[in-house]
Amino acid sequence: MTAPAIELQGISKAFGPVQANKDISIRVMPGTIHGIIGENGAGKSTLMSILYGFYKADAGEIFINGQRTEISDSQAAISAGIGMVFQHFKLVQNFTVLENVILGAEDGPMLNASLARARGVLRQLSEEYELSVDPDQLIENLSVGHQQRVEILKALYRQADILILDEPTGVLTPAEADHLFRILDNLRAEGKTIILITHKLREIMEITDTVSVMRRGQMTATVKTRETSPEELAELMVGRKVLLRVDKAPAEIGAPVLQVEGLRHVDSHGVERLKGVSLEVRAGEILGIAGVAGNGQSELLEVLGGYADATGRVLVNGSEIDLTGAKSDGQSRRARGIAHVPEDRQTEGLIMAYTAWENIVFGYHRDPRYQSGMLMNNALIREEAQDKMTRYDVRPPNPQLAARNFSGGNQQKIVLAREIERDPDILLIGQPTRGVDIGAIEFIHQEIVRLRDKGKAILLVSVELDEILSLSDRIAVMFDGQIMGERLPAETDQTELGLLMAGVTERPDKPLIEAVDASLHEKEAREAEQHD
Ligand SMILES: Nc1ncnc2c1ncn2[C@@H]1O[C@H](COP(=O)(O)OP(=O)(O)OP(=O)(O)O)[C@@H](O)[C@H]1O
Repeated sequence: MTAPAIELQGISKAFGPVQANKDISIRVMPGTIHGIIGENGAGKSTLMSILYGFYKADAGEIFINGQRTEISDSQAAISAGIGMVFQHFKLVQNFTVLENVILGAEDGPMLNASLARARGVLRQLSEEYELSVDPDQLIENLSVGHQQRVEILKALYRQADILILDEPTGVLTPAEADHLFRILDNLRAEGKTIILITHKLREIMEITDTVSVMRRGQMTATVKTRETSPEELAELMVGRKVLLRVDKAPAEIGAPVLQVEGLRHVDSHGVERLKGVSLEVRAGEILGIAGVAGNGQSELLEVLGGYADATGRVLVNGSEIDLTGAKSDGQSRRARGIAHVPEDRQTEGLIMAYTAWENIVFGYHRDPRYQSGMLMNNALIREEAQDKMTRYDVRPPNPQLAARNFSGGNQQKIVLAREIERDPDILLIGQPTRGVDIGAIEFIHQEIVRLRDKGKAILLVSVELDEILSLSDRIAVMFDGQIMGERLPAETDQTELGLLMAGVTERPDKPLIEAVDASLHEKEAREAEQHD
């Protein structure tokens, strides 16, 4: 009988009082794609970090191809044939693809001979698995989807037989996600073993052979994918039935609250990121901006939220706001009724070393309610933080814990609780449910709709087309710093939006992925030219 590619036996790991993994056993057969799902904080990342040598388990054993293996650091993981593709890529931005791939894999300096050899291997791998990346491009000029392929190449170059992917499609267009799945399919056909962590049940159903479910630190079920359904998986994960679509009444739309005209922004490298964006969001309306990361949506939110300068005009409730200089800051925007959930919770949404209660008041601490003479009324702030954490089901609901010690999805809930609960006139919200489990997504979507139904204006930026289609009252698609078009959700579909997101405005007569790739390569070349 074939030995499992990976077998974990009795793995446990605690962080202080939190038992992140409890006596976990799992077998992953070679040449299969094994999905792992579970609520936020269930312990998925911890388990993968143990397998990759970032954490040492308190108890338990790891077997690779039947051999008991100690994985004390990531070097040992690589030697055991394990490669990991992280959510936050670990690439050196101002190095080329080729340099990144061989960085750390070669002993000694990068000699011309090793570069030439690596180039050959890279080309071969790239062709074999349809990865199609140019070895001489700088990483900073590549789209996120292409950067992810570099991460995969890096693992393959190090001869990984086992690949772990943590939420890999969060940053991709539908066509790119399909392409990634084709790559994974090819890898499986070559006998590679893949562990896929995702919150998206559609992906689990589409690509995996087997799926394991984690709950509160334990592995609670392992089922064959073809013998289960998204509904059953949702219930196994959350322990109750989950509404897999958004329930909302038709919008009652009022006057314009946010008006944006001809917004332009140039980044610190001289690249124009917003190229004359105009849009309007009215009271009681959710305007969804669909787009792949890196096409100006982040800059749009930053400019509107007061974190970046721009030219053009922005009106809030009919009066113009300053886009440059001292009045362009988050504090003054909050005073105008604008709340902002930034796309990147770790660098912009939270101060990771601060506690949850400090983070929940962050930006609103000057509110007179929190002042008590010369001092801050910390008892009140903590009490409110506790209350919000309970409402948003942040786990563990401990306001004293530092933000960095929460799992990704729970960090997101902390930022959302802070901004939504302020009851703003305008909510700017970037990737609200990135990394969030389906039970929590259901709740977050309800809260966004509740705010809309109170007559607030919501500007939603998301790369999740399901989310855009189900939440938005109107959809604008952004590509390369411009709005490519506006659509009503009932009059469009994933394919049309996906093409617009890649800058393709007409249905092409060649295969979709070729049209998308060609458009993305053109954009990369334009940016490389502007880059100083
Ligand atoms: N370094 C740490 N210190 C303290 N607690 C931690 C640390 N890392 C993780 N935890 C806790 O361990 C538990 C499991 O976290 P983990 O990140 O593994 O969850 P996850 O299933 O990957 O969640 P998500 O889907 O939100 O990414 C959580 O309760 C988390 O708060």
